[in-house]
Amino acid sequence: MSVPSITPIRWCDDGHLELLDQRALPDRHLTLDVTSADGAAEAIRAMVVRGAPAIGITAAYGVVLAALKQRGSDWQPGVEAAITILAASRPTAVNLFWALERMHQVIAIHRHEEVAPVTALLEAARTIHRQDLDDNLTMGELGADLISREAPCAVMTHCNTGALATGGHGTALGVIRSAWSRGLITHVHANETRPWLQGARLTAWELDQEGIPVTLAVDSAASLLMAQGKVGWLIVGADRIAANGDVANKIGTLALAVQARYFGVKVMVVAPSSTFDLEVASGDAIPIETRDARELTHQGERVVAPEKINIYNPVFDVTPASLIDAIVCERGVIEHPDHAGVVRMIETCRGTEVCHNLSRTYERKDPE
Ligand SMILES: CSC[C@H]1O[C@H](OP(=O)(O)O)[C@H](O)[C@@H]1O
Repeated sequence: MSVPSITPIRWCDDGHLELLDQRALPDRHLTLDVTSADGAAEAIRAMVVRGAPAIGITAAYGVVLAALKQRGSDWQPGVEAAITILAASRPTAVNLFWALERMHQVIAIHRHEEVAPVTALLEAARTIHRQDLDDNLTMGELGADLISREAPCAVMTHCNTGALATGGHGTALGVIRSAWSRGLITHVHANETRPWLQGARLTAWELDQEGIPVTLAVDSAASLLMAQGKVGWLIVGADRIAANGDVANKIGTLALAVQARYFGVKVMVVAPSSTFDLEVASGDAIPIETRDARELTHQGERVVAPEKINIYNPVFDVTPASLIDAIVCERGVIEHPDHAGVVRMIETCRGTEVCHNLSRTYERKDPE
């Protein structure tokens, strides 16, 4: 499986982070050099980089940037402060808190050292980055195996879950890439994914770059495509999966899952184990980010709605486990997910490593 050359996150040998500015895609290919944890947090907040795994990877490198700036033996408060700043950058994707906890574990191991453990922190960040790509390639095959159970079909995806949202290959889009390479899918229907247009600007761009047949449609056309029998699978990513299998994902996923159930379309969620949060019993407790009203009142500089009206702009919603046919993670597939299936899978994924409360340490207690 060839991995496309899209690299949204690159650690540079001179000690800075280079981010592909996803706000400029598809027509402009701009990069942003980040040299501080504050800069990394702002890049996440402003969606220069976005996508649950990519946010965690960026935050991990942000901790390295903080460590590089520490001088002398009293380095730990400065690095811990950076972790707190990074944890406040976005509230829903639990991968952010999972990655920060992994970095904190490195700090704890080296806490008695005279200087900040830059080398160890950089290795930890690089491992998180590399492991995400490896996991995506594994999930790509596991998800494609599910699709292979029946004749090749067209699939639908929402938002962007590709190389731009991860360490490479992608989660849901990684399954689509793998299934396409095995001749298991015939076409991809990409929803534009308002208001930030991740589907139009990012997913359509990724698939077009690789010659995978894609049709872009407005979000509200999804049910018509399903009604016409043009979709075999709805394949989406996740930002946080609760202990009972409820899935927080880009706004619109819940409606798509309801429609899919009505029209007999199967629903697959694809996410690494770092997306699971066993400390959250159900989707009700997942913090849902709301973003700037300007995302609805403006398109670029053009005003497209009265600027003073009330705006509701939640950018995630929660799909109940009962509407999901399969959750694919790097160690296996949870079919017809429920609490027992999730816990069994995550215990397997994480072995003895006590990770369940990973997201709790740094998660902002007052979600938006
Ligand atoms: C594999 S990315 C998971 C998830 O992240 C996206 O959200 P955003 O673009 O706001 O960061 C979207 O919900 C994807 O499904």
